Amino acid sequence: MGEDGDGGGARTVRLTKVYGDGAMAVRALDEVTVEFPGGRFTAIMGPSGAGKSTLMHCVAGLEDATSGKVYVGGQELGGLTDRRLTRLRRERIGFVFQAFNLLPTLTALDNIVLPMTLAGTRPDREWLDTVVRVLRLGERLGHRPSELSGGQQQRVALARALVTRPRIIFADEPTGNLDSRTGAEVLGLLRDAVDGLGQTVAMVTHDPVAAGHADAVVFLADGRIVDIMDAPTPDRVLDRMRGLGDDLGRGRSGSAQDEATQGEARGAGRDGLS
Ligand SMILES: Nc1ncnc2c1ncn2[C@@H]1O[C@H](COP(=O)(O)OP(=O)(O)OP(=O)(O)O)[C@@H](O)[C@H]1O
Repeated sequence: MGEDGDGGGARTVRLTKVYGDGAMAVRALDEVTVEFPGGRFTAIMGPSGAGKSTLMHCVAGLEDATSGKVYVGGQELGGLTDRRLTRLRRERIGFVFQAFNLLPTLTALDNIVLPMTLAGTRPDREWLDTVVRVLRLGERLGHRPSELSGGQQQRVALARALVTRPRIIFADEPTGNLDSRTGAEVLGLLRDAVDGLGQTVAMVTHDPVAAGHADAVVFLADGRIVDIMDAPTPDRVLDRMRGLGDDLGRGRSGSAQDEATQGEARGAGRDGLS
């Protein structure tokens, strides 16, 4: 659907990312070739340390690849100057990351419209109202991040990503801090963004129920793609993750998942790196 002939999606070709060097080198991504097709909702899953966040950061142009290529909407990121990369990120990409990256001195509303303020454009009032209503932020718009709960900060970050209607949204555990009802609404909003607006969503999650909202799930392990599942259901996703010997699907990311995995809970710690 894009004028770029690449459907507004993103893809990688033999993307490799190595952190550090010598004996300390960590191969976070090892020749990953994957597509996040335009107008589709793709979930990314895999054990802790599999490279999920690294993949998102590289595809979103926030980190350089060590080797290989990344294309967003047909544009190869490696060929861009910093300035053009910044512009592409601002104009085409919405981010919701685990660190919410909200500016502490701005109110929730100012944080939400910040991308537009930076770009010198104005938000579509009706869409802004819809996003604020669905994310139940109406009462909180005048508050600063420090006056908001983790879940509220998450919703502000999500609103900021949605409000510009970017072609592609990268979300790193967007429901991780939310209660199950708000989590389900957020997933519904991402689904609507895909179905109603033709946006592209790539979402890292540990939650099989969240992944069940996607059109496909990409499974990563040890920096490699090990499987791709179309039309995922929570049960099939959970089975596949168990097959990866994973510690996930168990108490990692909140109540939506607990509904699917009752009896499985056995908390798993984060390594705090992502
Ligand atoms: N900045 C960094 N410097 C060094 N190593 C890193 C860095 N970021 C990530 N890594 C390492 O790269 C590997 C992949 O990390 P990444 O955060 O992408 O995994 P993940 O699948 O997102 O994990 P999680 O589910 O725990 O968030 C891990 O071994 C991690 O320790």
